[in-house]
Amino acid sequence: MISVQQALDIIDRFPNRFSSVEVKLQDALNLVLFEDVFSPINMPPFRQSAMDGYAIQYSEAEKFTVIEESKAGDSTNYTLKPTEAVRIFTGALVPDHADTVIMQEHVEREDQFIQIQKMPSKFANIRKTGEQIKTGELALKKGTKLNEAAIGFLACLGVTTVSVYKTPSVAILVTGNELQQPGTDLEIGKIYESNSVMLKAALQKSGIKDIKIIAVKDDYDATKICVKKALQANDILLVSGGISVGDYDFVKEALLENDVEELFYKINQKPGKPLWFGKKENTYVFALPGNPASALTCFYIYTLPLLRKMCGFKNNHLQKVIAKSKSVIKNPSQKTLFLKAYLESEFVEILQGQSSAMLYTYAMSNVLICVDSETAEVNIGDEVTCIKLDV
Ligand SMILES: Nc1nc2c(c(=O)[nH]1)N[C@H]1C(S)=C(S)[C@@H](COP(=O)(O)OP(=O)(O)OC[C@H]3O[C@@H](n4cnc5c(N)ncnc54)[C@H](O)[C@@H]3O)O[C@H]1N2
Ligand code: MOO
Repeated sequence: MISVQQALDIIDRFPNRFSSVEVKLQDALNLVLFEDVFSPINMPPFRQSAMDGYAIQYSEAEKFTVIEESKAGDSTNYTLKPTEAVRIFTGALVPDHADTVIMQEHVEREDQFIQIQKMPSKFANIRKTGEQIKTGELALKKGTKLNEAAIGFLACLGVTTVSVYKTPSVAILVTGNELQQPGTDLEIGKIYESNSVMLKAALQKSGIKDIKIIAVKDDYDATKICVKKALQANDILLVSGGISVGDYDFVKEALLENDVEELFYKINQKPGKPLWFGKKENTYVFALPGNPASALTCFYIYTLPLLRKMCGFKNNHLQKVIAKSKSVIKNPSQKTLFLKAYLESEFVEILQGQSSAMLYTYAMSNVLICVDSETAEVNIGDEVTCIKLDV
């Protein structure tokens, strides 16, 4: 049995290589750039008026003759003399001969003439060509997470596709004779299968879209075949259940039989002791304990960092905060504990119902308190590490 830190260190060695994919910019929200993006154009591409008003050559003159009009989208570059003005609108091309735009509020218009009420400083109200970015300059760095602003920025440069880290494809293999699909009356001895829906939701929250769910009975041959199938076309395989030591727990053998290399099995923790982690070529396998709360805790602590890293993210572990305990915690087990708890300002309270078979408490919690294996007791007011669950 290894420690939590040893398990995390092993997972942290992976992945050995990253994959990229070219996607349409409009499909790239929350994906991470695999390559630097350079601007294909100057932005703005031409000198633009920043105001509705009049373009002039800056001077001491008080009266100008309005000769032409330039509205957004027009392409004519008018020639103007020192006391001539071009009526102009926000976003329109400023004539090369003009160096200043006066806001229309600062002039009095009479027929073809404008009388200056307040002359702005020279060069006012003109956006310079390339003032935001010039052709060939770095627009966004490799590793940037594409939020809506980044997508808008690249779109304004005319970028239509981007190379991003490929989000992993994930197969969830649920094992167990007792599992029944929700939507039918429960038969005696059965429970509703919930781990696949829960894990799928957790994956979707992390931006994973390519998710397949496979269900198999507690049968060695069938499990072996399903593992083989799931390994073929996926970057991550999550198995639920069948990883403990019972006579009908076949997952470990089925994985080994499919040449998945075991990287660790069993962690000195509660819940989630029987977690198994392995790798076959570029596919990573987490055999999660079947107890629902164990499966979810193992997902948060071990699976999530690896899959976020594959997606190109930098900070891949759930955020930790220190809070004062409102509960007494006894830990005679010498295991690391992950306890469902509720954090409010700087205080955190353990919730009733810590069994790894119970999801009710999980649904009420917003953090996991992590008590390390060397800490035998936490008293009220002691500082504890909380792992925040809002991914
Ligand atoms: N003799 C021992 N028995 C057990 C040990 C041990 O060390 N020695 N470890 C216990 C611990 S800790 C855990 S955790 C479980 C893990 O067992 P498995 O991974 O083999 O999981 P199962 O036995 O298949 O299921 C456990 C539990 O979870 C329910 N389950 C399973 N899959 C689902 C699902 N998809 N949706 C909802 N619920 C599910 C299942 O019905 C069981 O109640 O082993 C202990 N035993
Ligand atoms: O580790 Mo098991 O996950 O405690 O129930």
